[in-house]
Amino acid sequence: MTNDVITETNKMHMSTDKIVEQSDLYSQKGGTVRTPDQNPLPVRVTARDVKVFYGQKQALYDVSIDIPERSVTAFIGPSGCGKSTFLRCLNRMNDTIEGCRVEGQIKLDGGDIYDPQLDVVELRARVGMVFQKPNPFPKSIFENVAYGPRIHGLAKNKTDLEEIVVSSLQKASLYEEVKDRLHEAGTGLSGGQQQRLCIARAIAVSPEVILMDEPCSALDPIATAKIEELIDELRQNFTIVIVTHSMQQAARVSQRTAFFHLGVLVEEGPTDVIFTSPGEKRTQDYITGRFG
Ligand SMILES: Nc1ncnc2c1ncn2[C@@H]1O[C@H](COP(=O)(O)OP(=O)(O)OP(=O)(O)O)[C@@H](O)[C@H]1O
Repeated sequence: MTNDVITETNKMHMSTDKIVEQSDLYSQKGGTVRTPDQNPLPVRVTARDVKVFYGQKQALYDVSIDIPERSVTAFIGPSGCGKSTFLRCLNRMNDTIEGCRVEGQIKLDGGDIYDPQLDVVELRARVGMVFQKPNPFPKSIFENVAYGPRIHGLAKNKTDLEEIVVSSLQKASLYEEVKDRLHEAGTGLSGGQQQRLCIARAIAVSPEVILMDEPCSALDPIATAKIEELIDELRQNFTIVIVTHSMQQAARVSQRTAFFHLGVLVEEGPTDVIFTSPGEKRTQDYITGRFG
């Protein structure tokens, strides 16, 4: 992809009078095809030239992206392309993997999240994560949600804590189903309810960003539909990044989509553009099922 084509692609989807502020990304040279939003939202997370290595093996090559606030950004691409690796960079979960090394720069609200002075526990409260398989603690429903606010000192007293638990369960669309059994085990819930409990647990510490790594892959279609509905509601208040294998899911829940292939961010842009008129042949081939 030449820079000329990138410029043309951008022009095609840009009405300059509507672009409030042009991100430096759109003037960068490089391999990623980028289409800005017509009405861009403020950016919450910026990644620049992120490279990830597992030992000698490089898994990500110079990934640069802006993640806008109060919207859903989907990462798509074939298995092994580096979606989860990049997602884990955003709250330093890769720190927990031996031999994993991250280079480049990632900022949350302008602050470098790889600053050695930064408290990683605090970062992971600001950037929460929901995993592929629901993983409630072996504790009651109440305790699952109360744990985070308690360790982060977010509640002044018992009543305060109860309010946080109830409102988090409400925001995760779970409260009505569990209000009479808050002190029963979280692991006794259905898979879909457990995943909503994990979302309530993430919400309880008032994160700015919620990362979701294939949150529906262990769920049936009805539970999946509920989570997708929930994601759509949550974006009013949170910045959400979701890794998904399902292109239908990316199309349904996200406003922006980033397509990865072989460790490279090939293309990113508004979801409707990625799925209807992508600027790169590899994106087109992937979304039309030619590989992956
Ligand atoms: N802990 C690890 N140690 C060594 N290599 C790893 C590790 N995790 C991932 N990789 C490698 O990094 C590359 C990217 O993997 P990653 O899991 O990020 O891809 P992905 O796009 O999320 O894949 P999938 O859709 O299958 O989950 C792959 O080649 C993978 O084998």
